[in-house]
Amino acid sequence: MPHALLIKFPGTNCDLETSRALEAAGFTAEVLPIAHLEPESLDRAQLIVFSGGFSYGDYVMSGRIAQLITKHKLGERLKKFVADGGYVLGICNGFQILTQLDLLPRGSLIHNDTGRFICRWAPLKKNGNTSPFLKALPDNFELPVAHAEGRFVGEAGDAEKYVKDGHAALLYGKDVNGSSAQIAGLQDDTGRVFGLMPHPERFIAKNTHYDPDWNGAEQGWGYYLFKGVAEAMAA
Ligand SMILES: NC(=O)CC[C@H](N)C(=O)O
Repeated sequence: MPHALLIKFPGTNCDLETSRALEAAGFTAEVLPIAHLEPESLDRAQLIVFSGGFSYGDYVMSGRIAQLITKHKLGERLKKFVADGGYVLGICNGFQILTQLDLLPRGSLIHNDTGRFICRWAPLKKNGNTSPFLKALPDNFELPVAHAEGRFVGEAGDAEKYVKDGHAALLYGKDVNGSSAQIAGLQDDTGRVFGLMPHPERFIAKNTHYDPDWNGAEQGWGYYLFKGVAEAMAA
């Protein structure tokens, strides 16, 4: 079974739900508090996960302190992990951390255009079919979002470029937070590093859908994200 390492910072609060989702999809999962993280910790994992939450209280900007500490502790080890074939997933606050760790195409997640925390279900659509994290999902699906700083912005023209070249593997089906080009998720050149603002771990069991009669699939859509990457690893 592939092993997932979930790095937990003070204020991370989606790690247990995410590890349960990973276990349901065929991973062994381990939550590792940042204080115990060593470069060697990565040796036992095939997937590193930065879960959602409010690391260090979102002070300075979401994910900033978590990124600085991760960089300080791991140096280039995380890049080597990816170069050696490893997978990295950042969900919500984890996506905010990943964009700052320099593992994804350049850009930032800033305050939603409404200036408010958004907690709702969002329609999503795949942009192409290159992401191993999305390969088991249909072209259109939905997941919950819950964030204050989820609006993706880049240098002029970058967002449109990422949509065209496939780095923006996941888009909102309609405007949710003011994200440029409605970008909801980004991948690196290999596809093994993926960050997204929506929360797949919050829609594993189908009865957690807001419509009690929902019957879109056997499991909630989030399940298929974790399942897809487990299958991609096994292939
Ligand atoms: N659910 C989350 O991970 C939230 C991320 C971050 N704390 C924000 O509000 O933008």
